[in-house]
Amino acid sequence: MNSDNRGQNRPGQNRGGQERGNQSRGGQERGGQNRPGRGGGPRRPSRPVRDEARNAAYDLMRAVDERDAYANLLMPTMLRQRKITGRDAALATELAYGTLRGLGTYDEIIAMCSDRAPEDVDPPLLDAIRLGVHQLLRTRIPPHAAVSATIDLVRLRVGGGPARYANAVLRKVATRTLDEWLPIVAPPREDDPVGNLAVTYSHPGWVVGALRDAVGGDFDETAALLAADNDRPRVALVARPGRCSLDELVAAGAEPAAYSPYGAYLPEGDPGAIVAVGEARAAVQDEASQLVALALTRVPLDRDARWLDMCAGPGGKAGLLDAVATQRGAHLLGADVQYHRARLVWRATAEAKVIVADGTEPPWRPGAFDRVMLDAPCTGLGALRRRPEARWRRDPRSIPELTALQRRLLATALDAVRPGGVVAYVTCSPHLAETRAVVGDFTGEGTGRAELLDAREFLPEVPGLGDGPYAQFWPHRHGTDAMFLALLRRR
Ligand SMILES: C[S@@+](CC[C@H](N)C(=O)[O-])C[C@H]1O[C@@H](n2cnc3c(N)ncnc32)[C@H](O)[C@@H]1O
Repeated sequence: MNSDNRGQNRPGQNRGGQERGNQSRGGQERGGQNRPGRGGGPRRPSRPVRDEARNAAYDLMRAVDERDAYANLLMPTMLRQRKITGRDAALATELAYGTLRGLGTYDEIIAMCSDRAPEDVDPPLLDAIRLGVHQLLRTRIPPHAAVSATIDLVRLRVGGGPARYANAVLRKVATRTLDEWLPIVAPPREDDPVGNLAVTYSHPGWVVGALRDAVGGDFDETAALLAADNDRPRVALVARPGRCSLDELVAAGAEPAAYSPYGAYLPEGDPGAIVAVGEARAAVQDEASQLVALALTRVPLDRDARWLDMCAGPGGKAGLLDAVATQRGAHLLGADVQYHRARLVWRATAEAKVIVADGTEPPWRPGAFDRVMLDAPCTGLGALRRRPEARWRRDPRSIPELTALQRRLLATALDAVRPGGVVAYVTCSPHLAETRAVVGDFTGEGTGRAELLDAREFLPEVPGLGDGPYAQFWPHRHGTDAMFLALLRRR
């Protein structure tokens, strides 16, 4: 109650006229139900309208906050269960994903428009306000509709008192465009370049710093990368060779990819509805994921019979490696430490043997394989486009533990491959601590365990992979995840 009063008294205070004007517009939207009280007294609020798309977006945000739900997994289920389809489904998805991505920026703006810091606002109310801010600043929804729909949502889901606070905040937010807000809420680039990019592109500061280091320190390029993280990725498909042709995917509506000989992009529609995808002859797979797997298969070897994918779940790369191995008469072993992920590898492959195994305590004998894929567990900072909430979940304190695991796994990967054989070390993170620093421990002067190949030579169709000998993909350059590849030949 207290907080409602404070909210009511703040941002709207100086703009009473504007508020009344907007209220009456809101009333018109709902068919003029918002009639003045007897004798021209205060207006009685109309009954709030329940909007299924906004309710779904709101419920998704609450599930992300309360249950650590993965937005991209829960949203399709929620839409199906609620029978929300077509434009409403697209709106719910855009509102939820866009708000989750943008909330770093939105919270700074909300802080300017309220007497309470966002962390002091009740989380359910804050999520509803964030949804409203997203509609106001990043969609073409008319401002009066964005405000009135959000107020209805708050009245229905949070309460009448909080609705007054939300109304006051949103009306203040609506006084400026996003481009007008950014110079007000972001620290000046000259004083605090990382802070400026963090607020402008809605990423945690430590992520901005790590990505800036990974692109080589250039702030304009960092900005382009952060902007690309805020775009929804296109749906990329792979036609697993020998099992599906690119022509079959094109006939199903896809367009051939720029780089991967087996890749295609689906401009619209449900990839699950494509027959080849349903039969696991094709799959949804980022183009860089396809290419790093292909690079491993392209390194010439004198003997080439046994392949290992030692962190294979859920099976994207294993599905492609298995298809290529089968064409060549080689055999793939897929392993994952988690049983349910190993099952997914089994589903994604046709010929591979799949086991549940801890790659740090491997059951296979040393030197047993000619090619080894190590797609290591990592922070996932290269795939932030895919999981709208992921950037807020990652914790820099997890990095030492992850990099220790990555080193243990790379050591056993090099044990697993025979002398002269090749290991692909892959991360879907460009973080230098997870990429160059890990590989450097095994290839640096005096360590002697492996020779570092120039990975770019095995991806001749892809420009802009960096100065080598690693290959680094980027969302802003290649339209792919920021996938890192090092190719190590065991001495
Ligand atoms: C980045 S994902 C691999 C993605 C997979 N290669 C693909 O393309 O679909 C990392 C995987 O490593 C597995 N993993 C983590 N620690 C492991 C360990 N010690 N041994 C084997 N697998 C492990 C995780 O369960 C997870 O499935």
